[in-house]
Amino acid sequence: MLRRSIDYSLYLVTGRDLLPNGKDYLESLEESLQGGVSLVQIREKTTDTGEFLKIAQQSKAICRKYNVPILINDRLDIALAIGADGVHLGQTDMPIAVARSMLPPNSIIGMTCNTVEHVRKAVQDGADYVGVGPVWTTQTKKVTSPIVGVRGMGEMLKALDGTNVKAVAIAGIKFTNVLHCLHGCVSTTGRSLDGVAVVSDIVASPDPRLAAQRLAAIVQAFKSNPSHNFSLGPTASYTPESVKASVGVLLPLIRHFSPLVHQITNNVVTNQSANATLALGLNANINRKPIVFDPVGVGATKYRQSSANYLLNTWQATVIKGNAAELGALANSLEVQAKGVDSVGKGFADPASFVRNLAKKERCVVVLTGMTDWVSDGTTVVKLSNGHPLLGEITGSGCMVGSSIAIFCAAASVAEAAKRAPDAPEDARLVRGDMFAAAIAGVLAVTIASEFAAVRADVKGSGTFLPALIDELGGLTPDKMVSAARVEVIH
Ligand SMILES: Nc1ncnc2c1ncn2[C@@H]1O[C@H](COP(=O)(O)OP(=O)(O)O)[C@@H](O)[C@H]1O
Ligand SMILES: Cc1ncsc1CCOP(=O)(O)O
Repeated sequence: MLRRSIDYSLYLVTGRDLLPNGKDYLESLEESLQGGVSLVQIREKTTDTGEFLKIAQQSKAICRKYNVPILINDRLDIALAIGADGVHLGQTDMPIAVARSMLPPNSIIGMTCNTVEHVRKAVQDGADYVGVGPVWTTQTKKVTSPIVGVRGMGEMLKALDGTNVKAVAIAGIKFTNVLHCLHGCVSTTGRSLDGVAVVSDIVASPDPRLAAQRLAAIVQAFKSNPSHNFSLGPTASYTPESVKASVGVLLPLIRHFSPLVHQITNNVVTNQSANATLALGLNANINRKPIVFDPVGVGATKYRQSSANYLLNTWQATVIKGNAAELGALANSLEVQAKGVDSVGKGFADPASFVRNLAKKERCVVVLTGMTDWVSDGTTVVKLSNGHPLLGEITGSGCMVGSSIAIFCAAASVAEAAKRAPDAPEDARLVRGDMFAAAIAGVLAVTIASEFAAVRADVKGSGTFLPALIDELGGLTPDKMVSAARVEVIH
């Protein structure tokens, strides 16, 4: 019997009812194996035993040809009859211990898990792997449990720490979102997925070989070099000097590339705005473009909170930027209070830990604005001490910082794309370029310009400060930014 080192990377769950018109099931299965499917589960929910047995036998012969293990959904009798490599069980199927006692030694047993408790129980019961989800909605199965979402997956993966139990995500995973899935489904302790389980994106394709090939390429790229939170990664040693140098490099790139930034602002709670954000965010993820998310006044109403959560589950933000009240609400922290869209009080007792933890959890760069700005990629924290009190006296200074971050992220990403060879191998970076440095540069542009504006002779107060600020933003140079930047790095 095949076994122990199972490759969970691209786990095909069959679904004969989804085959395109005229496509033969066995032909489709074989092509998907040629494309890189690494594990197969035969799932037949309504087929009679005799027919199920025949299909399982034929499927096994093809899987053996490609040396790929075969599991049977739910039916131990079929698994035993064909000598499958194991079974996949649901929460209401046979208990793992009973299945284990009936199957040959070393059989693989997987369990569907929809909650952290399910995962803990599966580990305790001796599962080899867990199928966690639903990550997204799916047309393939009537799922009765709530959508876990990419952002809920980290807690489930964390429950696997210290065990050898493997994990695959399931539901709604496609070529267009698989990288988002892999990037987002990582626990704060760094545990990532071992693979993805897919039905329709492969089975419903007229070209299952190609469908499997492009999914497998992304999974392999991610597994060989898991993506970091859009920075250069934990091994990059950011220093105040290196951060300032990156800022100096980024400013001319904006002028050189004039990247296009699509901005959706204000009225974030109107349907139109929310739908546009949703659609553009998805396209941005598919095209590896940065997304800057500014959850204005997110704590103010339940609707804003649920909209923000929905958006963050639908696409992966590159940078989340907010004041203390906004980010506190997003992190479900009660430490900071809001007044309308403004933050009140002293802010977080330990802002460095707060931004680091939120960045780790959301798998992106986090910018916490205020008198002092804090930026983290989940590993390094940068404290920025530029700015002027007049920024707090004009409306929209936070929005200006958001726009500035977006333009720097766009420039960094476009510049990286320009450097990339057309035949460069697939990589697993959802956005290319150092988005941590770009977010820092975005904050510094506004806060440094505010310092130059505030001391101008023509500035008498907040009214005259605003146009001066715009002028100073236009007049920024790398030298001005680098010499004025007040940057501390906290590792
Ligand atoms: N009193 C201040 N001193 C220095 N900089 C400030 C001050 N108030 C705000 N800023 C700067 O203005 C920008 C907007 O921050 P903030 O006021 O927190 O945003 P929001 O308008 O979203 O609440 C930040 O980059 C911050 O550094
Ligand atoms: C079998 C199964 N279990 C939970 S969701 C699902 C179907 C996933 O199908 P698809 O990959 O087409 O969304």
